[in-house]
Amino acid sequence: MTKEIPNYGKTFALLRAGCEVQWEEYIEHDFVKSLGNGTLPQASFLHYMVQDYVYLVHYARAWALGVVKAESIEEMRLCAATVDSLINKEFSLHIQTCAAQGIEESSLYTATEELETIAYTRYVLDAGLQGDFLDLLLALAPCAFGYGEIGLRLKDNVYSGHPYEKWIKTYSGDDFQNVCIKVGKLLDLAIASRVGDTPQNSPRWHKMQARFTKAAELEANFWGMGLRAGKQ
Ligand SMILES: Cc1ncc(C[n+]2csc(CCO)c2C)c(N)n1
Repeated sequence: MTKEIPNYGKTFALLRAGCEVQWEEYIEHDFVKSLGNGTLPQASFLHYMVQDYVYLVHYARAWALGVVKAESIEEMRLCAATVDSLINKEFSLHIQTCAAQGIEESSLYTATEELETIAYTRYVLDAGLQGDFLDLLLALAPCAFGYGEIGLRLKDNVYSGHPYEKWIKTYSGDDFQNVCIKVGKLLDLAIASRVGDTPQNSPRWHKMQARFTKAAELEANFWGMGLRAGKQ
């Protein structure tokens, strides 16, 4: 298993190092470990997938808020493209997985939200409503980077007939890894143009790190919701 830290840019490296404990609780969660070795109960996975669909709906709304809060045409374009790709492409893993279990997309959209889903998605949206483009981006970023790192760690675990092969291949694949690299570049540029080349020396850094760390904690909490479902 590769434990190398992926290169998603300079800011990712700084932020990740600034919350190592919370980051490990996110990417090395028992949900992730059991998904990786194929022992995760199917009920847990399905419950997580339904909630994750709801999560993605709000996540797309948050990227749409990025269009509103952007301060350059490049930032606007990247946010608009992400909204398009989330709404029109990224749901396919969830739709297919749930359809195979007899759950239709219309019922995914109206699924009752778990508290963990509400907490995480509304935290991200509020970061953008209350703050500026950077606040929003820092709350959005752990979602992409964490899944990218998890995908790379789990990809060698896949064996023939692995129950979660599709999930692992989605997040370890080139398409998704390129999304992480693109988000990393957007974050580096957005930070450099607002707080300079040594953001860790900015008076804003503490709050910036706190945004990122909180989103990582909310990711770990989201996995916990999935595990709990399998035990009910
Ligand atoms: C709770 C939760 N966190 C992260 C992801 C991963 N993810 C969601 S959208 C997207 C594309 C990035 O713009 C990625 C990587 C997820 N599915 N669910």
